[in-house]
Amino acid sequence: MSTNNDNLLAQGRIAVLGYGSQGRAHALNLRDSGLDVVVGLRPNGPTWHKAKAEGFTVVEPGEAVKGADLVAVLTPDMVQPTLYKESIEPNIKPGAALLFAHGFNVHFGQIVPRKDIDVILVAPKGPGALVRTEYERGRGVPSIWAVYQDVSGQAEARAHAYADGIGGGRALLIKTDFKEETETDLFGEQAVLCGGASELVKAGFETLVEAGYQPEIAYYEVMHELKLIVDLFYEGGLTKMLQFVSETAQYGDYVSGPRVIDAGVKARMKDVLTDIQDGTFAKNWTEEYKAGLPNYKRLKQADLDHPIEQVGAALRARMPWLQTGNAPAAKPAAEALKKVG
Ligand SMILES: NC(=O)C1=CN([C@@H]2O[C@H](COP(=O)(O)OP(=O)(O)OC[C@H]3O[C@@H](n4cnc5c(N)ncnc54)[C@H](OP(=O)(O)O)[C@@H]3O)[C@@H](O)[C@H]2O)C=CC1
Ligand SMILES: CC[C@](O)(C(C)=O)C(=O)O
Repeated sequence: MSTNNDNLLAQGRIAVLGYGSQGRAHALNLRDSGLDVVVGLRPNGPTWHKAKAEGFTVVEPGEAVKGADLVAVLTPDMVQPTLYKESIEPNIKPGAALLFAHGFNVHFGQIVPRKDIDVILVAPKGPGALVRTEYERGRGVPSIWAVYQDVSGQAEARAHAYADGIGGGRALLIKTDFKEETETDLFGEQAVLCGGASELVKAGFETLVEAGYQPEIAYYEVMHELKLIVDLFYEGGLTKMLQFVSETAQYGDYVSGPRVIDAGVKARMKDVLTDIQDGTFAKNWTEEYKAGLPNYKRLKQADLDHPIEQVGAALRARMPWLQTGNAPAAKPAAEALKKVG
């Protein structure tokens, strides 16, 4: 792995709070970049042992923060305000940097950072597993960065040094601010990437199965093949996708795509964006979390129970070359089919 002793952060210590999707990837990449990393976690939580097994010094968050020159807050967003109040605010050194991978809590006023520290953001545009695997391949995930508060005069340089340490600097860095990062990230994940794409796929699957087609074929059409199309988008945008699909598929795209994603969809996307911008989403999400996540749990279970998940698990078990992650045990497709409609 590369060492990077020219990195501005090389002389100091970085505390990474959280060892989940982003935390683990950042901690490993920063360490492999030659930087001194300590991991801060609640004792004996599920990831405490994992971080220890992967060779990190692991201490409670407050201990990790003491003496750190940069504190990266990489726990779930909803636990960050309490973590800040209890472990960061009383312990962070004056002049140190507080770093986020998402601006939610600072932008919506759930965390009001002390005035004597830098507050910066480095948000990789991809999940943590990709941040790690791209780094291991000698590449990086494009990342956006921002400065909210600069007391040291080095906040921008620190954000760049951190982005270099996790590999983002090998890819592409784009300047943003906390407001833009927060609002666009929430919009993307709600309207298009997670929410929009999931609903599109489920609706497509249900339409085919309810019309009497085999669920296995429906799965391949609307979920499996979506990856192949998205890979073409990723590599070369609409242009590359249109180069690779058939002329018939292109004609169908032009005439039928707008029948499905019509002006009403864009109007509702604007409603979603308004709720994000005016704080309605943040308020609802915070209240939901404080109430113990009743709707979140119910809606998540409905997705996990959707027939496409049962059919998909059965098919993926027959495609061992795919990484299946923690896919649930497969139910027979016939049983799954009964649930549709
Ligand atoms: N997921 C992603 O790919 C992306 C996430 N982000 C942002 O990065 C940040 C981290 O998100 P993500 O990586 O998904 O988070 P995760 O849900 O993966 O974080 C889990 C980690 O946080 C720890 N944790 C949970 N609760 C606490 C607590 N009360 N005190 C201390 N540690 C705790 C867990 O420890 P334990 O083992 O004890 O449970 C675990 O190590 C968020 O701000 C998110 O918006 C930005 C870009 C992409
Ligand atoms: C798309 C989801 C994401 O916004 C991401 C991986 O960037 C997230 O917060 O997990």
